[in-house]
Amino acid sequence: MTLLFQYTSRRLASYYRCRPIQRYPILSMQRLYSKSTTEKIKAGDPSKVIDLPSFPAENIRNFSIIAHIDHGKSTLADRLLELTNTISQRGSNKQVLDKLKVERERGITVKAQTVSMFYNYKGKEYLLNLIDTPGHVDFSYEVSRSLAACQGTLLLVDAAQGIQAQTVANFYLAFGEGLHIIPVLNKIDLPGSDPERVVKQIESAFELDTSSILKISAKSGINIDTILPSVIENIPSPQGSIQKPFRALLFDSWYDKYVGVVCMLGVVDGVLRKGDKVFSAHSDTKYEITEVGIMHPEQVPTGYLHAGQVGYVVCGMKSASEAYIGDTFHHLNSKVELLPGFQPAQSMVFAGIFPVDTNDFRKLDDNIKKLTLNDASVTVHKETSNALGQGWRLGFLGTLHMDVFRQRLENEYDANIIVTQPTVPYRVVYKDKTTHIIRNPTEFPDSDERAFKVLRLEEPMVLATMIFPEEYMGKMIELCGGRRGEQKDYVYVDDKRVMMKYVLPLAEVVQDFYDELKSRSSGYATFDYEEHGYEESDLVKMSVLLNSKPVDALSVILHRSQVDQVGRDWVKRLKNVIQRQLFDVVIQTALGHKIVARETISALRKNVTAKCYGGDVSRKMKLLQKQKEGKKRMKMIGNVELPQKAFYDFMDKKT
Ligand SMILES: Nc1nc2c(ncn2[C@@H]2O[C@H](COP(=O)(O)OP(=O)(O)OP(=O)(O)O)[C@@H](O)[C@H]2O)c(=O)[nH]1
Repeated sequence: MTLLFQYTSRRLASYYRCRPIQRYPILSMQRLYSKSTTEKIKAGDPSKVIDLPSFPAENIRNFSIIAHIDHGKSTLADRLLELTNTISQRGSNKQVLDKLKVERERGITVKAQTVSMFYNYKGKEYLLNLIDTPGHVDFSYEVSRSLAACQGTLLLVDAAQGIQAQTVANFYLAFGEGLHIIPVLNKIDLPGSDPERVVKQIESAFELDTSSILKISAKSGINIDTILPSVIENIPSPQGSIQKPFRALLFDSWYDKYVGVVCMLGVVDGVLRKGDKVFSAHSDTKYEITEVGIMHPEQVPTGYLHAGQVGYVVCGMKSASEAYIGDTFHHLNSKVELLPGFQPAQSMVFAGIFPVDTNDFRKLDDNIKKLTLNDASVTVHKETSNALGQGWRLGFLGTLHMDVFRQRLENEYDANIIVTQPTVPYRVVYKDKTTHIIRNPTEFPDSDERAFKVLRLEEPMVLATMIFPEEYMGKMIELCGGRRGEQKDYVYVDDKRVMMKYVLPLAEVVQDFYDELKSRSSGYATFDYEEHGYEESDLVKMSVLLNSKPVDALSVILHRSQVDQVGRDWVKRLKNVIQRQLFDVVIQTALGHKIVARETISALRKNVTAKCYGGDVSRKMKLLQKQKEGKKRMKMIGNVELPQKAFYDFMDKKT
């Protein structure tokens, strides 16, 4: 079994293509924003003046694009922005809505983005709000909350690859929201595309009417002009009434260092104006709207938003945690029915983060605070480890989310960090029927006193969907069986490909499951999962001991069947990263008092000044000073010196 920190940057670099960072014409529009609204819009495009009141609800469409990773959502968004003159038509725009550096580097969408476009169809001016959504399973929370602000969606499918695991997952999210779904085949320009085969797949998997299916190439622009007419003809306009008291759904937010939190609202009823006092139903807090506008594609103040519109507000919120996703905003003293809202996002993976150099603690603390200001789905708790000093235990939506956070810390804040092995939220059910979620192996109830009170231990399960060519069936069954999976279902998507469903422990999925799936299927299998509750499991905590002293940062919760293999592997790898010392160092892995595996590093007597014979005192002093400096970066586990670097190498699998 592969060990610590499986989802490394190296792995993801091959998983997603890397795209160069580019400059985009829209970025220069920001410079225009010191003028009045109309002037700004005019300066962006002299032929266009936005007059928002002329957009009654029937001339508004709120829609999104959903698809499997890489099927072309962001590229299609670029073409639609060009077609509507929202950005200049240079044809060189690439994934304009992927604004984060990490999104551009990895070529993935992490954060959903909203953009308003204006489009003339059959002599009428329409306001079209497009929400670009991320494709990866970790960010499906972003997808579902974005869908709540839409009435319809374009289901984009790569005409060469056909439907994939996330096509299925996203279809059901949209279907569950009751949205109108327009199927669109993309990449018809590719020589390997087979639109007829993919149309049949869509019919049989989703029972969608494909008689007027759109066939496009987002990259080369083929049939792009068929998209917006279809959106207008088929997707219903928002139903709210401008006459009713104001209420709006808060469905996204981000942090801006100049104005604080910016919230995205979908206005359901009434009108919201700059200067209005609004009330958050979730926190019972009053806010004054200091700015309101639309994303076009950057923030353009409009002074108001009315029923059916989607736009941003600035209202003096200081932290992203104040902006509760799913909250209903309404006017003070007005009684409104609250909007359904969403379940809060749950952390699926926890990991400890520690500075490589302990002197960096304060700086890192500051940087983590800044990053979480913008991402309220990361949970943060301080923790102290005997081996790694002060750090944090962070909760993420998944391992990709964790790796994106790590990469942003490294890229944007130049942080040098150690990330411990990810752990999933295990559950302890006590005999008195109380429960406790374990986020850190140190909380495992293995002391005699606590173990006595435990009724059972449970682990989180997921329902995984995999789609692959039928010749890989045997290898996929072998992979899932080896990961303690239980097959639930399999069907043929067409005459060549199979969709298989398995219930698997989440802990097995956050290990190197995805790598294995790709390598055993020559890259053809795709994978998605959803939560599937908790199941009783034979869990144990494996500790690592150095000369009989436990190293807390290295303890790990495992299924009993994994212990022997992991235990043996760890002692071997640790032997490679720990330097020889002046005495024997015994490395052991253990379950309670029972030793699983053992390695010994034999003693070395090191005299750093041995070569400085004669009277060269200053050289001797320099060497001793250098050794003293080195010791500062050491941690003592009992009598064993352990440099942070050894942890870094071990966690990053450099051994
Ligand atoms: N040949 C061809 N390539 C396309 C087409 N549309 C998109 N691509 C390419 O497919 C790749 C993925 O496109 P994206 O627009 O980033 O896909 P996405 O669905 O937004 O990806 P995520 O944000 O990661 O979910 C890029 O290299 C695009 O240039 C198309 O119509 N034809």
